Amino acid sequence: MKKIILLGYMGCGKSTIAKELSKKIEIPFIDLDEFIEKKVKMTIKTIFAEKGEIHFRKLEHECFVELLNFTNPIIIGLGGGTPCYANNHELLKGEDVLSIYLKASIETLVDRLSLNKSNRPLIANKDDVEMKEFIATHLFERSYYYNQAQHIVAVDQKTIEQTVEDILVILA
Ligand SMILES: Nc1ncnc2c1ncn2[C@@H]1O[C@H](COP(=O)(O)OP(=O)(O)O)[C@@H](O)[C@H]1O
Ligand SMILES: O=C(O)C1=C[C@@H](OP(=O)(O)O)[C@@H](O)[C@H](O)C1
Ligand SMILES: [Mg+2]
Repeated sequence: MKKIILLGYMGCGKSTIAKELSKKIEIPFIDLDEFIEKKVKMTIKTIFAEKGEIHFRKLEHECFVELLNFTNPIIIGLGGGTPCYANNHELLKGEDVLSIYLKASIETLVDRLSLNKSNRPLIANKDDVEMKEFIATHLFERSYYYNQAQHIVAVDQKTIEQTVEDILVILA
């Protein structure tokens, strides 16, 4: 069984969808951010604030490789930036993984993130107007990496259940 990897911009639903998919197909889910937090006993917010983003990116890469070396089937929910650093995007193409980009529009991302930004250091201090501009540019820059995924699932206007169903079609 290949490892299932969910990727995409902050707020596209990686953590939420991975949790539901995990219940449905009874394969354990590991959220990369949570794995990092447990390993270093610090929150993502504190790692960024005290150690800086470059340190976080190194940890993120090491932990991603560690998860890929697990021998049991797992669903991995990446962080939004994971594919964009340390050549991690190359790891999305491996034969033993099935990578899925959860593709959301700027509008969907702004709607979801405006309610959930405090624990996301890259956007925590931005108001809605600044956030929209930031996401538009950032998503454009990151799209090259996200598009390295083996599959793309559009998530706009879909319920959690509908997105999970779309993923099940890919897995079938
Ligand atoms: N249809 C939907 N699919 C996924 N998430 C949704 C949906 N509608 C609202 N949300 C909310 O959007 C947020 C997505 O955040 P999260 O799953 O943490 O994304 P990510 O891990 O990609 O940053 C959650 O607060 C979730 O409850
Ligand atoms: O996009 C990014 O660079 C980040 C996304 C976050 O994960 P989510 O996409 O789950 O919010 C987390 O890894 C960190 O705040 C950096
Ligand atoms: Mg997440």
